[in-house]
Amino acid sequence: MKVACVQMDIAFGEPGKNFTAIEKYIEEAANAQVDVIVFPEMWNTGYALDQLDRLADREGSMARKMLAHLAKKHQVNIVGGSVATKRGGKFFNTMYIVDRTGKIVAAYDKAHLFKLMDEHVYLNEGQSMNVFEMDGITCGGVICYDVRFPEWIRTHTLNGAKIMFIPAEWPKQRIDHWQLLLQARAIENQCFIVAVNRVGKDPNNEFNGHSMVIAPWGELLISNQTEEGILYAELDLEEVDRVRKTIPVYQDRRTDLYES
Ligand SMILES: O=C(O)CCC(=O)C(=O)O
Repeated sequence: MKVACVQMDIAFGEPGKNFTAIEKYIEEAANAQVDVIVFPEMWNTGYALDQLDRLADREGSMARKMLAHLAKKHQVNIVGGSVATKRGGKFFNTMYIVDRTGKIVAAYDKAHLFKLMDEHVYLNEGQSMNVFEMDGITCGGVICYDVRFPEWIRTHTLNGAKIMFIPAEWPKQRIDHWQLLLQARAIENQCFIVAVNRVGKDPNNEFNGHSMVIAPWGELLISNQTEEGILYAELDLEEVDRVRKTIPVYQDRRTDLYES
């Protein structure tokens, strides 16, 4: 499976500009014959949380429509990072997954809200996990701060995920946590991690990319890139079963001693 990680800048509070950028990136990645294109977190608005009433995507309809149209046009899967959505008078940080036919196969609201960036003041928590099929492979998707909860990633891999997609807006000052946590999540769950972070600045933070693709044995297929652009990697999915056979951690779990 060939993946394209779109390590993009995000125009703060300007969905129009960001939609235009996303469209161009999809065209570029699709021309490189990839199987899936992955975007960062909150790419429509950035962290303009106090302007969400004006900016959030009503019912997620703009993002869903555009992603579905482009996925179908280019016959490519898209992990749509996440967008700020407004549904039933509430705001969410929502990830949409679209398959090659343009069908929305999953939608996920970020489960763990990040208080240090005031998410809990403006957003509502998601209530369910995010496991879906992509080209016959079981995958999962969580968002940014969710990665600090190993039990949440484990819940997805226990439900079959062999690849975890993780869009983020992870600030530069804690990028060492990002790298270590992601590598640990890949090794402990023996899965691929495809994690896409943004670059650029907003009024409160600086972001320096370091999008990562990590194999189940912990090898870094993409890491340490700080410039804006598309990063490509090839995943050998058989690697998941090989690693799980070599060190059978799923069989060796002591569920009589702990829950997950
Ligand atoms: O956990 C962190 O340090 C960063 C999390 C974050 O930026 C987010 O969830 O948006």
